[in-house]
Amino acid sequence: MKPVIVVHGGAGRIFKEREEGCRAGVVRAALRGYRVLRQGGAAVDAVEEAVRSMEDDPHFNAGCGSVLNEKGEVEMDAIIMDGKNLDSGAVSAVKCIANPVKLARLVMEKTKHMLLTDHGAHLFAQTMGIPEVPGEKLITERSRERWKKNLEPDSNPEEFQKDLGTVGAVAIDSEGNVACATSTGGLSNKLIGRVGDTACIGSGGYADNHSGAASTTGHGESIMKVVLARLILYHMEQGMSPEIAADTALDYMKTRVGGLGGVIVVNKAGEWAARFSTKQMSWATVEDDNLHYGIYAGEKHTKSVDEALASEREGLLE
Ligand SMILES: CC(C)C[C@H](NC(=O)C[C@H](N)C(=O)O)C(=O)O
Repeated sequence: MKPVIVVHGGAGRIFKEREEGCRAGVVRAALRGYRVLRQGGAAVDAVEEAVRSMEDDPHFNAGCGSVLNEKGEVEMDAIIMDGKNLDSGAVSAVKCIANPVKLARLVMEKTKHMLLTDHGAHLFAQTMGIPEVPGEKLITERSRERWKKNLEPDSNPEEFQKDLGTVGAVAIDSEGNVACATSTGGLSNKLIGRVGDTACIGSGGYADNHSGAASTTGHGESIMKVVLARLILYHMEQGMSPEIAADTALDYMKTRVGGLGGVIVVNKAGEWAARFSTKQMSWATVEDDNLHYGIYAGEKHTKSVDEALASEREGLLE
């Protein structure tokens, strides 16, 4: 089986000044994930690696760079799923942790449970020896400015949720195992304790070797209503290609509940898609040692992996 990885860095509007950083961030994440696959690593390791890379990148709404809740704090959701045995792990409303996807992985592997939240997730992180980072370290200038602006009485709620940057990855490894991972700071100025689609199995992501894997981004409440990731897999089980399955599910979400979003998908044959009903979504994929990436509908750049790795080594992706 030829390994493939696809990553996204969030749907919605991406402001011009953030475009380059987003392109570089998704490309770097896809290359890091692909490196794991090329060395014979498992799909679940590759998606974790790719998502961690974007959690550490302040351009994205996950880990460092997460948007703030109504009280000006970071509260993050993350999920990871292994399509081999349908094992998954998730965390919701976690604070003061650099890599929520890593904690989700530990929930999957070290507990009998699938989702830990808030205080309990923290106690578990401590038990696992995950260092606590000061909340301030996850807050960027940009996210604080946004939060403040949104509090102004004449702020436009339409503008609230533009240019965020939830992250996710799907992969198939050389043994034909699929996996997905998704991580987010959620929606800007959300209520304390609000948990979105990302932590919810079937909504923020789903992976099953029998059909494929999907990771989603977009308006979480709409994604949860249609259980978007699982819906895409259902369409693939009925014979649709990843692209048609993604478009059909996104279209349903739009017409049925008025929700917009984006998805990345891989099927059990290694065919993939990156589709969105929003104006933009940053995405990147590596297959056959070729890198593809884009942000706008119809935009698709191609480079060889060796060329892309050389640019990264020279710091051209910074
Ligand atoms: C508003 C949308 C289009 C922006 C998108 N947000 C999410 O994916 C949020 C996540 N699904 C949730 O609801 O918690 C982003 O961050 O790029």
